[in-house]
Order: sequence, then structure tokens, then C-alpha cells
Amino acid sequence: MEDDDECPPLAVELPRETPSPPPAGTSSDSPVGVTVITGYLGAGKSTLVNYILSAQHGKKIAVILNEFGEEIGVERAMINEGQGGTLVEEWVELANGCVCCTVKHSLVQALEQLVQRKERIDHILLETTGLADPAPLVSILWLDDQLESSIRLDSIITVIDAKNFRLQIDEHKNSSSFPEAFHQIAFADVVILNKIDLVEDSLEDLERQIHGVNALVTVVRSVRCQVDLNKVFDQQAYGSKNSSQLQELLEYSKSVPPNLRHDNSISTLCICEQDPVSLAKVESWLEDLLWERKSDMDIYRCKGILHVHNSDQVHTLQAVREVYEVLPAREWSKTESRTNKIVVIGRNLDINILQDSFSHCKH
Ligand SMILES: Nc1nc2c(ncn2[C@@H]2O[C@H](COP(=O)(O)OP(=O)(O)OP(=O)(O)O)[C@@H](O)[C@H]2O)c(=O)[nH]1
Repeated sequence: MEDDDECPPLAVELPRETPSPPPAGTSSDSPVGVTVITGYLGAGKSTLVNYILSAQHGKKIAVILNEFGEEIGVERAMINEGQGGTLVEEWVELANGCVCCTVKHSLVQALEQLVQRKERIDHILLETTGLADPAPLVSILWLDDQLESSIRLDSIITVIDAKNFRLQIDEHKNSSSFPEAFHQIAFADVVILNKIDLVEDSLEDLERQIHGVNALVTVVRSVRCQVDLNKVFDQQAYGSKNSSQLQELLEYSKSVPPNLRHDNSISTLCICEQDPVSLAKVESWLEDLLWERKSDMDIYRCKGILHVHNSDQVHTLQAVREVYEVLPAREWSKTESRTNKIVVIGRNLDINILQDSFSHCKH
């Protein structure tokens, strides 16, 4: 049970506008998508939230802020509440603590409060404070029993300050450590490479560095986070529907040059195996890797499709740190070749160990 002494989240009602009908393809009981926004201090997270709130997208959006002690209220004051666009319906600040530990209870409560409202919210933005490792947060949003089917984690967006990122990389070039920002890239589904107006030389190198860490991430360049909002909403990065997109990303990941990998840094690898696998064996393989940590590998994120023995369904695999999920997604089409492909993002990855241990999952 969580600590009940925590202050309940503060919800601020804002004036209402005429409610808009739910966007096409949504129903009042489908889960509300949550986008987590991470990024270093000053990268442009609030700028992104402001941009989303003032854009014309016809969605009702709620924002949850995670702030520390004295900052409370400052961040809130700096957000323009839906100027010229759809209104922010509710605002919840999570006080005193890091979202991944002390305020878990408040976060769940805040989310419940939002989704139980009579008027439907279409999307929730969760802006975090410089969180280096969003994995615990992801597991709350993804798997919390209390929230069950009322919300779904849609994607993690990491905002990067292009200028500072370049400096960080240069600083770490000759050391065995790696830029902290790499962590956030490893977990991201979308990276917004922001402040490109401040970078004079080529951005391709920076993008390659980002893809060297996480070959699956979509990189969008921006000035003041003015991005195509289709890249923000409905990414379904944790759902089972994106397996066809995964295929494309996998193809792309093969084209990322291996020389962009730092030795003991974070990288992406792909395990491929044609033969059908046993679901139980895959689960115990994952548990060995993610829970028992039998090797030196530190795995942050896995995404993949599985060809399961005796099943006509494509199974999707998702893992964030030690939390994983394997689910049947859809039927294999007649034209597809049935295969297993798993992308692994983490530190000290060893393709031989991964490939070899996975081969024992064959039926
Ligand atoms: N030149 C330039 N400045 C930008 C850009 N995007 C944001 N800024 C400025 O950068 C500063 C920090 O932006 P914020 O959006 O507050 O950054 P944040 O990540 O929310 O910051 P914290 O809440 O402190 O972590 C502000 O002064 C913004 O106006 C950009 O693309 N180019």
C-alpha cells in the first residue's frame, strides 16, 4: 500500500468551452492515450506542451505536471492554457517528489480522476521533471491494475536541446561514460530535436548519434517544438497494432552504421530467428535477461514480433526494464513470412549471447 500521507493532487478547474464531439475512431469507453514528455532541464518540454495546447487539433487535453517542492506553481504559470485552441480541461500537479517513487499513488489517483470525469478527455500529457529513467513511470502507466483499461500509454517523447546535446557528446567522447541524455533517448519513441536554430553545422550527425543509441526512435527536428502533431498523438507505441511499423523500423535499423556505437554505451541490436518459438520458453528467456540479469547486459527496452508455435497470430513483445508483455496481435497474412524479430536497446549488449540464448526458445 502506498503512503497515504501524501497530499492529494491538486486539480484546478478551468472555464469550459462547448464540448467537442469525440474525434472519429474513438468511443467514450476506449482508453485515453497518455504521452509522457521527458527531456533535460531547459530542453523545451513546456514549450512543447504550450504548442500542443494552442494548436488546432480539436482534442480535449489534460496536462499532468510533475514538479518538485519550490517549483510548484512556477511551471503551471508558464503554460498558456489552450490559447486560441482547445481548452485544457483539468490540471493536476504532482507535488513533492519524483514521479517514479514517492508520488506513484498520487499519479494513479490523478489519472483516475481525469478519466472518470463526465466529459471525456481525449488525451493526457504527462510532463516530467528531468527524469533520467522513465522506466518505473512506464510500468505504472502501462500495467497498473487500478488503471486497467481506462488509460493506455501512447508514447514517450524526449525533447532534446540540439545545441547542448552536441556539447554533451563532445564532452563524453574520450571518456568511458556517456551522456545522461542517452538514457532518455533509449526509452523514447519520438525524439524532438529542438532548438535547431542554435546549431550551425549539420544535424545529420546528431541524428545518427541518436539512432546509434535507439535505432527505432523517430526523430523530428524543430524550432520551439513546432512539430507535426500527428507525430505526437496516437503513436500506439506500446500497443499491439504497430507491428507493421516495427518491420519498417527494423529495416531502417539495419542501415545505421555500426561505427556509431560507443563501446560500453547504449545501443540497439536485432535478434532474428525463423523457427517457431515456445511462448513459455520466450517468457523464461525474458525473465532471465530482465529479472535475473544473468549476463552483464543492461536491457532498457525490447520490442518485437514472435512466430509462436501452433499459433496463427503474430505475437508482439514489449518490455521496458523488467516489465514485459507478450500478446497475440493479429493473424499472420498469407504473404508474410513468419519469423521472430526482436529489437533490444540497452548497455553492453552482446549479440552472440542474445542470439544464442534466444535460439533455445525454439519449440
Ligand atoms: N532558440 C530557441 N529557444 C528555445 C527553443 N525552444 C525553447 N526555447 C527556449 O528555451 C527555454 C527553455 O524552454 P522550456 O520549454 O521552458 O524548457 P523545459 O524543458 O520545459 O525546461 P524545464 O522545465 O526547466 O526543464 C525557454 O526560454 C524557451 O523559450 C528553440 O527551438 N530555439
